[in-house]
Amino acid sequence: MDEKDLGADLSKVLIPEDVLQAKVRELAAQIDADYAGKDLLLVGVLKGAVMIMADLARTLHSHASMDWMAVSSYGSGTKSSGVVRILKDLDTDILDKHVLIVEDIIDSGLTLSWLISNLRSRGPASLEICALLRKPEAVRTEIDCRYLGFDIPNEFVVGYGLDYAEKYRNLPFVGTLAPHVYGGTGG
Ligand SMILES: O=P(O)(O)OC[C@H]1O[C@H](OP(=O)(O)OP(=O)(O)O)[C@H](O)[C@@H]1O
Ligand SMILES: Nc1nc2[nH]cnc2c(=O)[nH]1
Repeated sequence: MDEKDLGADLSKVLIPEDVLQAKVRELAAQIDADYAGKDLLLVGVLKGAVMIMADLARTLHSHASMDWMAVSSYGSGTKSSGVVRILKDLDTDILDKHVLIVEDIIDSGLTLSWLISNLRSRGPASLEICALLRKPEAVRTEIDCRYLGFDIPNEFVVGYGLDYAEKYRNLPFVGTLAPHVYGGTGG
C-alpha cells in the first residue's frame, strides 16, 4: 500500500517501511550473535506480532523454531483491560528451551508482564523479549526488553501487524491513527 495514500483515518506515517526493515535486520543480527550455537524458539504473540515475527524469522541466519500464542487483553477498544486470557496456547513444551517472545508493541506492559510470568513457570532455559515498539509514557509495569525496535509517543498506532478493529494490519509501515477515528488521546 502506498505510504502517501493514508486516507482520512491515519494522521501520519510514523515509521516508514524502509526504516522498519532496516531495524529488523539490526535486531536479527543481534539475535544471531546472542543465540549462536543454541536452539532458539521464537514465540510470536498473535495477531499483532505476525509481521515482525515473519520478517525477523526469515532475516535470521541461524535456525529457529516458531510457535504462537494468542492472548486477549484489549477487548475491542484502545485501552488494555489488564485481564489476560489465553485464546491459543503454545503447541511446544518450552522446558529447557531458549525462548524469545516476539511482540509488536509494549504499551501498558500488562500483556507481556502476564505472559512472562506464565512462560517462566514452564521452566525455559532462558526467556527474553523482542518488541518492535514501546511507548515509554504509557508503561504501567516495567518490562525488561532485550531487543527493542523503537520507542514511540503515546499515540494509537496501526500497521505492520497492528490493528484498529481488525483493520490496517496489512500496512507495510506504522502509522498514527487519527484521534477522530477512536476519540482518544493515547494508547
Ligand atoms: O502492553 P499492553 O498494554 O498490554 O499492550 C500490548 C498488547 O496489545 C496488543 O495486542 P491486542 O490485545 O491488541 O491483540 P492483537 O495483537 O490480536 O491485535 C499487542 O499485540 C500486545 O500484545
Ligand atoms: N493497534 C494498536 N494496538 C495496541 N495495543 C496496545 N497499544 C496499541 C497501539 O498503539 N495500537
